[in-house]
Amino acid sequence: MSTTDIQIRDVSMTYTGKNGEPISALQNINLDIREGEFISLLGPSGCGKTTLLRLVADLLQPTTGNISIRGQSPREIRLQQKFGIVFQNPVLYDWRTVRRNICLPMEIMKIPRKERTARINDVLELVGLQNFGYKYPFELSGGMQQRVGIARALALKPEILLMDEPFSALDEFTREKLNEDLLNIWSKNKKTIIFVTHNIAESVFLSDRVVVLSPHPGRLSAIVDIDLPRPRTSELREKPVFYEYVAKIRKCFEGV
Ligand SMILES: Nc1ncnc2c1ncn2[C@@H]1O[C@H](COP(=O)(O)OP(=O)(O)OP(=O)(O)O)[C@@H](O)[C@H]1O
Repeated sequence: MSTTDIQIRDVSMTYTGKNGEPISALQNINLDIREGEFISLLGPSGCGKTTLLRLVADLLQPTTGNISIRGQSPREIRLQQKFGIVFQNPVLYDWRTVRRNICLPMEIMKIPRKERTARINDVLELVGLQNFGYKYPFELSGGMQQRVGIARALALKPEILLMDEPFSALDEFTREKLNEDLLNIWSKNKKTIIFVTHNIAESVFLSDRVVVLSPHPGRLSAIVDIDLPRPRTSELREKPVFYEYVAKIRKCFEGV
């Protein structure tokens, strides 16, 4: 039985709108995430997925409630640099090569040069870009740029990977390929991953559990265990059991 990694207790988040009006983004979220688990936050636009991810990452503070990560606060975990964060848009510096883009956060963290070089080589291989280290971002496809974003996050050896719709700007083929690649990477180091998506099939394919959020305000409406064998490959997408999970989760949104 694996231990609880992230404990979210009675978390609510209310933003203040332009005219001072309260905007309730999340209400009473309770969730335990296990160490090494791959969990997806799924829901329609505006249901608070990004807000929840940002609360875990200590980029926002909850209005009420508490988040505890391995017995520590999100701030303590952030200050220990245990988070790796991958956004929808990887934001690469055009004037830096792939290698130097991956290197930048490590330079900021003052990781010694030799160690940086070793880590860059490792992560480039992990994401399948070993031959592209000396290219510039404009020479890469969107999928390759997203791989660089993932490599950059992994180079910091995070214990918890937070991914906010990392593949949503990509075409279906590239997204499916990167889904498989991500599972491969995860299977090698089994870090806890929280993955935000509004794509049901993607959440089923990747996750151990799918957390379904309903909007206005965001509430936890279901948690679905995805009891499908691993390793998962693209053939899984053709199987009836896969469609059954997709249908089951789609049902959670009926009437929402
Ligand atoms: N800084 C902010 N100020 C005011 N309201 C905000 C702010 N950020 C988010 N919101 C509101 O909070 C709610 C949840 O937003 P959030 O971005 O977390 O949703 P989401 O599920 O990630 O949406 P999407 O899938 O479109 O990214 C929305 O109603 C949004 O308008």
